[in-house]
Amino acid sequence: MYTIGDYLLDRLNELGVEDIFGVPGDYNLTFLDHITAHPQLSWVGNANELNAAYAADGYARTKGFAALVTTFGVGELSAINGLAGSFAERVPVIEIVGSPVSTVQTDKKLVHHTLGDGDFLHFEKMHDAVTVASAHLTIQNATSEIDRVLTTALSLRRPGYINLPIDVAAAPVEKAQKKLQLKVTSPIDSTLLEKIQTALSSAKQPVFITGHEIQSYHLEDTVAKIAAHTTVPVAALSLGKSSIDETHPQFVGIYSGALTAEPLKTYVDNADLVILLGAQLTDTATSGFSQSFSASKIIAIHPETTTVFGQDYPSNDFKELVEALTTIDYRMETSAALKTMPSTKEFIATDTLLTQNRFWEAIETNFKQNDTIVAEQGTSFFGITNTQFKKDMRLIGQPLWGSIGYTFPAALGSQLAARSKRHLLFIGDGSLQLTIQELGMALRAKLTPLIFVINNNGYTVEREIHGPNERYNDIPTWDYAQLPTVFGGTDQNVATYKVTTETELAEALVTAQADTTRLQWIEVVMDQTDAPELLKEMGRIFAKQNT
Ligand SMILES: Cc1ncc(Cc2c([C@@H](C)O)sc(CCOP(=O)(O)OP(=O)(O)O)c2C)c(N)n1
Ligand SMILES: [Mg+2]
Repeated sequence: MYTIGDYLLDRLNELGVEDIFGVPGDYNLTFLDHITAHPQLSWVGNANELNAAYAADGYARTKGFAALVTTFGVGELSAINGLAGSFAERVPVIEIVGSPVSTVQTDKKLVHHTLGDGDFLHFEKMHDAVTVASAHLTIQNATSEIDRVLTTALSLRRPGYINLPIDVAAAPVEKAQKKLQLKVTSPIDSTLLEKIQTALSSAKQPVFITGHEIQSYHLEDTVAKIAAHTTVPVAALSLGKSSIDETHPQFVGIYSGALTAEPLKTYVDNADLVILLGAQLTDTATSGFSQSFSASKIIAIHPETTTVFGQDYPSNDFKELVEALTTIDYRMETSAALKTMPSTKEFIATDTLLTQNRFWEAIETNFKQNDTIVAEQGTSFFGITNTQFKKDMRLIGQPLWGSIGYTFPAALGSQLAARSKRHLLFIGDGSLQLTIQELGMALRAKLTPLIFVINNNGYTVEREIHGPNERYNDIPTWDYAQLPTVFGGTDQNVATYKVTTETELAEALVTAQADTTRLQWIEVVMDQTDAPELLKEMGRIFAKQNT
């Protein structure tokens, strides 16, 4: 019998989902039977629902859409932090919450996984702030509500929430006769395009700044076309690194406000036109809002609205508007020599203890075209920010929401979505301790990322902000090289390394990169007071911002 549960799964598969994350619970078990029976879907059991939400986020950033299944109350409230991160950073993830039989809910029965008050709506209400669409399914509304939540989540690139009672999931329904109708877009406001054209035509020193919303809508190639067509320099925010290919001739580096390298900093801060393409000027991206260009010079193009010198033009289709810029009539008379990214020089290892600067120099010389880099908040993200990517490389990080531990499951989710792509994860010891359980899923799924665990004895990024020697920034000492064994590692599925010197790192990199059939687990020991220069500066800025 074809059920509402099958309808939901077919719609998810129609949107590209092939793996579903989550944790079983008695309110979703019979629905999970339909996942395991589905010919195009695989069940990815996670160690907990927070990791499931993080993994779904990483999967969606690579595959375009993702779904996780949780159980009512206890499961969904573990996942909610992950959904909040997907909301903040515009990643379309659908959470399906298995809930008690409809009559149990309408009769307000005091069942397990409730607050014991007979109210079954608390938890979906708690999701309102972190979802763009949510539904409590009934037999009558199921198919239309499923279509509404999925298409809204996809068009706005934000999470959706579906409460799926056991009996509703199991109810018979007709198969969908037509494909999902994705949001129909209205034509671009012609006055808006004229305004942008006029502004550009009179600009002598324009600049594009791209951000993470370009990545959410997979418009990186379109941005490259705009750059080639206009020859206007394109900088990227760290919250959006790789939103333009960093080998593009017009790419001029990462703009980070006052901490931007010259001559890019002066060029941008004195630009007479700044066109933000899906770029949000957040505190981490602008080093504490230290950009010096005037707000009156900004045209900001975002998914829900575009602002031209302070005037809002809502509800123009983001993808169509960005694509319209590939034919705008403008070419720079002279392209300023702005390339600030260091050229990738050769790394000559010495037998000295590793420092952050030398670590990132070594890593940068080992990048390969098409790599996916995943960098955790902490010294990892600040270390990767100004490295020079090779062609078609992309970065996954969470510098806006910044929930540490996110990148480990996210890297695994992303590699599940694209097993052929090489994935390198950089994660601090502190962050790893929050989501390490997912190593079991990685080994069971035979994933093969290269994982660099930066062991610097605790929370270095926090030490840079406040309390450098305080106990609260220390963490229990783990034997990181032993962890794979604990989580199911064998000689067949994992290789582990522990490096403290440049030479040991160089040797480990050669061996690890040649071994493409196993997960590579590389513990990198560095001093707790050592941090990338960008982080040291940012730490001072955050300390001031938090007073
Ligand atoms: C879920 C969660 N809890 C707490 C924090 C605060 C926090 C950071 C805020 C600033 O985002 S960075 C950080 C420590 C990271 O330590 P690490 O992973 O060992 O990194 P490093 O390489 O810097 O030692 C914490 C605890 C957070 N961001 N997310
Ligand atoms: Mg650390």
